[in-house]
Amino acid sequence: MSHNAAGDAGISARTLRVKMVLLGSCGVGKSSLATRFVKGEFVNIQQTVGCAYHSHVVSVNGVSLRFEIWDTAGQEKYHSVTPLYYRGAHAALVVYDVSNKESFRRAQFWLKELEKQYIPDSTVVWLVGNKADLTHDRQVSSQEGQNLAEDRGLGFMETSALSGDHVTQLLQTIAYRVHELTWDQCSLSDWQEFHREDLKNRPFFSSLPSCCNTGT
Ligand SMILES: Nc1nc2c(ncn2[C@@H]2O[C@H](COP(=O)(O)OP(=O)(O)OP(=O)(O)O)[C@@H](O)[C@H]2O)c(=O)[nH]1
Repeated sequence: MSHNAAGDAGISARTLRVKMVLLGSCGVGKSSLATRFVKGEFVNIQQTVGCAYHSHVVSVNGVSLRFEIWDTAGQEKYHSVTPLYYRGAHAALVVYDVSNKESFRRAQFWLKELEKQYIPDSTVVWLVGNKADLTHDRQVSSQEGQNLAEDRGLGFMETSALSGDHVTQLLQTIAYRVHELTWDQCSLSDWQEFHREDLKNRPFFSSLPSCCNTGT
């Protein structure tokens, strides 16, 4: 499995579109993680208004997965619209800040919300403790994160968008899991090919198994 550093330039003939949503409280580092995924760098980012969109191609076992990343705003005033973004998602990252206990409590709220929508064994849901570099300010232990993820049957990883620690591994792990799930559900011949175009203007396929239902 490898990242395609060239992004769209290296897009292969067969590409699976993967809708991934980032959820979590204000300021936990969702946008910073998204920027790390896509550009491999850490930059100072403005607070998200509504939702931001990014895309990035990752290849797994010779198949390209085009991640369409929806970075939702953590501010309370946008919460009523957030379900619009995670509906039909193939992967969801519920992010909290390890130096902020309240953000960990909010992560549990987001997990409950997600559970109303996702189909077990069809959506890859990951609990992510970001800002792991803030070792002296830690309010949530790795064990607490791990326990919550285990209770809910989810994946778990701690990351630092600042240092880049475990960010690539996180995306690779998600890509691998999505590939594994979709591979189980339909054969490669069912996967729809698509050409480069502005996917933001296209409706997402919403029912699973998604790989059989792109409508492209
Ligand atoms: N120390 C540290 N700071 C981080 C990390 N990730 C993000 N930050 C900082 O945390 C603040 C919030 O980061 P954002 O990426 O904007 O957080 P967000 O979750 O997208 O916030 P909203 O847009 O309000 O939902 C910024 O000042 C970032 O520089 C990290 O891994 N470590």
